[in-house]
Amino acid sequence: MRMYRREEEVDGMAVDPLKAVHTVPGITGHEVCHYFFGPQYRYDWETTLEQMTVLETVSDDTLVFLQTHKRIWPASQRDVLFWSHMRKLPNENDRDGPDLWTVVNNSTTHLDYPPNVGKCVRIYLKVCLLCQTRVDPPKDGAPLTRDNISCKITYCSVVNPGGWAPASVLRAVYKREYPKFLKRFTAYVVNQTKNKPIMF
Ligand SMILES: O=S(=O)(CCO)c1ccc(-c2ccc(C3CCCC3)c([C@@H]3C[C@@H]3c3ccccn3)c2)cc1
Repeated sequence: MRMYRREEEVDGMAVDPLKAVHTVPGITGHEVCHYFFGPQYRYDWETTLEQMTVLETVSDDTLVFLQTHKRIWPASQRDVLFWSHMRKLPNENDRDGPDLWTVVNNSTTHLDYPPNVGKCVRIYLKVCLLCQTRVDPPKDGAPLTRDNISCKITYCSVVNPGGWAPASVLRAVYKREYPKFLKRFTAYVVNQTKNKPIMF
């Protein structure tokens, strides 16, 4: 996994944009996005999650979430309200190749859930998960198995922590939590899919 961060501050708060690139054998981009987008799986892999509610089902590929995350000392507890959209993208570079898949999470507002009215500080985020499946067909024309596929995952995020917290503390949280989060999530997808038919 390669991780790239740029140190940026908005109103004195660290909002460091992050890009992580991670290639995982044995899974497809559709499978990665399916398990990242699906609310029914999130408590399985998102261990910093305390509560998650689907506020709105806009369509089968677009949901509005309200999430409360566990407090990460010494920062106060956070919540986040965002729309999440999953879609397939045509492979412009290889029309015969597998499609790309993406999930975008973007902070939004909701009249019934104004920010910062309870114990939580509202964070604001933009997240893009872009997945490119690679197929290396078996030489002898044998059927395709999970040994012949891999997925290049590009995860980009900008998280505005909402309320002030020392930049040094936030950067330590970012540095510790993101690699754990991405490794845990991808290991979850490998485990969920290993005995299932490949979902392209
Ligand atoms: O990709 S997602 O959309 C997946 C859906 O859940 C998503 C990812 C990350 C967050 C998130 C929420 C709060 C916090 C912090 C901010 C100050 C104190 C808590 C963090 C910091 C960056 C660290 C972090 C990174 C990764 C995972 C958990 N923690 C991240 C929310 C959503």
